[in-house]
Amino acid sequence: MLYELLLACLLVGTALSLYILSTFLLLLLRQALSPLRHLRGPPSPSFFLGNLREMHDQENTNLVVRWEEQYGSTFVYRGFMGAARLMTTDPVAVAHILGRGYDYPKPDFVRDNLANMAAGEHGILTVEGEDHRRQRKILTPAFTSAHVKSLSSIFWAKAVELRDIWLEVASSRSLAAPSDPFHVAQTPQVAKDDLRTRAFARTSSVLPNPFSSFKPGKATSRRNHTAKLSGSSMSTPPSSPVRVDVLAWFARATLDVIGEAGFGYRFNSLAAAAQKGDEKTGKSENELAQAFGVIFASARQFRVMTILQAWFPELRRFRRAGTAEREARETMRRIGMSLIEQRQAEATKEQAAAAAARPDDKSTPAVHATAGRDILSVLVRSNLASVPSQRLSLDETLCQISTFLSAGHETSAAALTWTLYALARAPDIQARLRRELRDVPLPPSSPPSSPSAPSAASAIPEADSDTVGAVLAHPYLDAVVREALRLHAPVTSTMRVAGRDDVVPVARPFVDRRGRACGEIRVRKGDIVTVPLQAMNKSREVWGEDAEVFRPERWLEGGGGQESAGKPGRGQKRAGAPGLWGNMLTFLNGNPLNGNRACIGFRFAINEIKIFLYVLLRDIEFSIDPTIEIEKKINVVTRPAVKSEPHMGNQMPLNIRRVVPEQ
Ligand code: HEM
Repeated sequence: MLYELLLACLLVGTALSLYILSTFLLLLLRQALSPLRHLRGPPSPSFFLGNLREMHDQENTNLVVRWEEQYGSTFVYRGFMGAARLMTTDPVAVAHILGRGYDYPKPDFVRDNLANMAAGEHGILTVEGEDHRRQRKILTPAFTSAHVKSLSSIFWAKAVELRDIWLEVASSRSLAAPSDPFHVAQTPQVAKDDLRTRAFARTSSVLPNPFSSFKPGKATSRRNHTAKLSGSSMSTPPSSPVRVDVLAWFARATLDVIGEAGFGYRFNSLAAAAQKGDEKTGKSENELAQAFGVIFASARQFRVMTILQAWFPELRRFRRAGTAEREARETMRRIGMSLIEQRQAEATKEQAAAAAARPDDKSTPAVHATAGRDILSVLVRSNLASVPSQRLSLDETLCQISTFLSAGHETSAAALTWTLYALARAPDIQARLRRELRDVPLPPSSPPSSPSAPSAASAIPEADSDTVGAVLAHPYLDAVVREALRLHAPVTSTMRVAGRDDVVPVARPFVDRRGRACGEIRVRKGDIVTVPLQAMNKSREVWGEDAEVFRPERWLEGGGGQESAGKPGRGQKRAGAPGLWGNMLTFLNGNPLNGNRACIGFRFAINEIKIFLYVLLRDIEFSIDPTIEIEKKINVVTRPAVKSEPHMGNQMPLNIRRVVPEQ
């Protein structure tokens, strides 16, 4: 018996060693055969991790620009076990790679990672080839300009809710009082709770605690800072600025938005956070939000096994979900299924009603009908209207819900946060934008915006598309949003793998290790390619010497106005910069004929950001303590952290103060 056991162990051990050895040998072989071995690149500081550690901190060290200066726009860096990965900032090469999405799919380990991070195995973010083409076609009607505009009232209502919470916080006179909902008193029990909420803020990126960085002492000690703000044409009441973690609040606001606009589901996470006491334990969080928090947190935990699984796919068979994770997935499935069933019932009813109204008309009903406007409703209708062989399966539809959440929630929260950060650091620009936004006429039926009465929201009736239209088309707002998204892309880089041997054209010849000038990049099937989206957005060749400067005016220099925004402005050399929106890569780029992997939700995100900025900036002034150094931390999405407060996790402490217009 013992002998058999030992023999079995020996066999398993030998099989495992052979598997690991063969994978490693294959890697060495692939390295030896890949044409990338001829390219220049930085030295690798670690055998196992290559340059990955440096890459992780690239946003704070200007790494890609430094590498570019040293090795040209096309070079290699090292990944796990020293594997050479291509990095190029060459616009022609990038256009070639991104324009052939199905020839350059996402690497297997990236897809596995995305699937684990709640996007699911069958969601549009994860699938490739024909499945992707089919899914993209069915999802497209839900993301058209007209449909996204019809969701504006949801963005608007959430922006007003957040504005009112912040106005309340800003006008609070008793922040240090123990009874105040925003105060965390340091009794032993509360201190324990505080630790718990802070840990929650660090680990659960879906629902960070907006109060986690709130420090009454610090807020009051910084009272004088906002007085230094220059350039504001608004006279401010004598209230003190109050420090809030805008990232955490935006995470909640955008979660509420994507829940309602994405699949008609109310997370109510803003309201939950604003309620006294509940924020300490997180118990008031909605169960779906909690479930996502569990999945996100566990997917983002650093585990050696996760790295091994990326390398040795066979090990993924031994992946075991803990009880909390299993329960979370069951909750997601149960709620998701019920949302889909509701939508399907509505859509079938609509179809029947349409058929009854037009008994002779056998054609399928139009995608846009009267019922639910949320993306899931449109998707379900679009699915029903497709030929059966092209339809999404139930599992595929279910995965889209988690995809919307993982792709459309934290990206938008980060984008809004970085925009406010840029504006807080540029008070003149903020003041001009506020002035101009206050001049956007409100419809006669709207109550006047009254800063002294936060609840008097400057709400617009849903039907008032004029105001929404004016906000979305506002030239300076558009320029500010473009500039913020250019300099602070929430997704720093993306990765692809060559699906076949290829010759990639370049605009800028480069020199290889042997000193030869190369006018093209040769790649072999299986070679990994990294496209540094953020670095390309800041390219001096494209944007000029002030590429690193936040200067929204650059978008108006082509003559001003919406029609010129996004087109080359005077003095700008933007030709050749590939990008879906505004010649930048923030939302990627794609080609409908061969894999359009560009962000399908870009209009959703832009409208959401503009409406939030409009509502918030009219009544609130944002500033930042100049002694605070903000760093960028990359964990799929690029989020801020305070350099001197690493224990606080991701946060963006800004000071807020209510503003009133000059009389
Ligand atoms: C400022 C906010 C956003 C940014 C910066 C952003 C950026 C991106 C980027 C860079 C990609 C390509 C990823 C890759 O292939 O490597 C992407 C894909 C995607 N985004 Fe967004 N996104 C944002 C908001 C949204 C929103 C609000 C939604 C949905 C409501 C959304 C849905 C998606 C989906 C479904 C994909 C996958 C598209 C495909 O593969 O066909 N995104 N996004």
